[in-house]
Amino acid sequence: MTATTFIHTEASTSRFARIKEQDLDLQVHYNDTGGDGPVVVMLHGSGPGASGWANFNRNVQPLADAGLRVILLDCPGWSKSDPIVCTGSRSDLNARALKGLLDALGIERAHLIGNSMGGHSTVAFALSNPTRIGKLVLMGGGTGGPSQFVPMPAEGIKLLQALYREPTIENLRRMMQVFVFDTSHLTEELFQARLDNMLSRRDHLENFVSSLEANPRQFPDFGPRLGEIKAPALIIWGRDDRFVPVDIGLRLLWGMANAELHIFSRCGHWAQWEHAEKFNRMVLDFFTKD
Ligand SMILES: O=C(O)/C=C/C(=O)/C=C/C=C(\O)C(=O)O
Repeated sequence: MTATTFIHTEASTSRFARIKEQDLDLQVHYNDTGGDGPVVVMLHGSGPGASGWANFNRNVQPLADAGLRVILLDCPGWSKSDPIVCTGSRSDLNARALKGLLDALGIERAHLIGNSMGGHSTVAFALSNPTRIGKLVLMGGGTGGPSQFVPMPAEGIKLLQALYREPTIENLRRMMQVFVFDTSHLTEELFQARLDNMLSRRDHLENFVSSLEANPRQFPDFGPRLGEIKAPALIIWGRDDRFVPVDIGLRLLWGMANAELHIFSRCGHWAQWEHAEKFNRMVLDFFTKD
C-alpha cells in the first residue's frame, strides 16, 4: 500500500490575524501548515505582486513534510494583508508585524527564512527580539547599505521601482529578465499570476511609491549592529544576483557572529526557487542538526 502525500495549497492554508504591536493595528494574511515540530516563518521580498506563497511555493511542501510548522507571513502592504504607507524603516515595520503575528499565534520562538526584503526584516527582528529566534536563513538580503562593487540602486531594483510606478506586463517582463539567471524557466503562467497579484491590489502599488517618495531608504544599513546577532545563520546567495549583489552576503558573513555562506552559481535573486531542491536539503539539514 502506498502512503498518500498531503498537498499543501495556498487556499487550504490561508489564514488572517489581527495584530497589534506598537504603532501597528491591522489585519495580516498568512499561510500556516505542516507538522507540530519547530516553527519556521518565511518572509517574502518586496517586488510588486510578491507574497509568501509566490516566493516560497517550492519550499513549503518539503519543509512541512519533514514535520516543521511552516508559516508564511504576507507583510503589511503586500497580497491579502492590509495596506500601509511606510515612511521609516520598512525592515523594522515588518519585524513589528512578525512580532505581532507570533504573539497572536502564541509562538514563543521560530526559525526564520527571509528572501531579499524578508532577509532585511529577519535581521531587524533578530536585533529587536533576540530571545524569539531559533536559526536564521537569509537569501539575497539581510541589510541595506552599499555594495563595494556594484552601483546602487542595482539594475534589478531600478526595474522593480519602474514596475511599481508603471505596472504593465512589459515592465514585469523587463524586471523578471534580470530577476533569475535562467529565464527559460519563467512560464507564461508565472507572469500572468504575478500580473494578476499586482493589479488586484493597486493600493499596495501606490502606497509603495508614496513610501519611496517619503523615504527612499526603506531598508537601513544594519552593518554596525550585525555582531549583536549570535543565532546561527545560513546565508545563501546567487552569484548572478542583479538585485542585491553577492558582496552584501559577504558583509553579513563578516558581521554576524555565527554565520556560514553558500553561493550558488547560475543563480539570480531567487535562490529558494532557482535551486529549490538543493536549497530545501540545505535548510532542512541546517534546521535539524546541531
Ligand atoms: O531593495 C532591496 O534591498 C530589496 C529588494 C527586494 O526585496 C526585492 C525582492 C523581489 C522579490 O522577492 C519578488 O518576489 O519580487
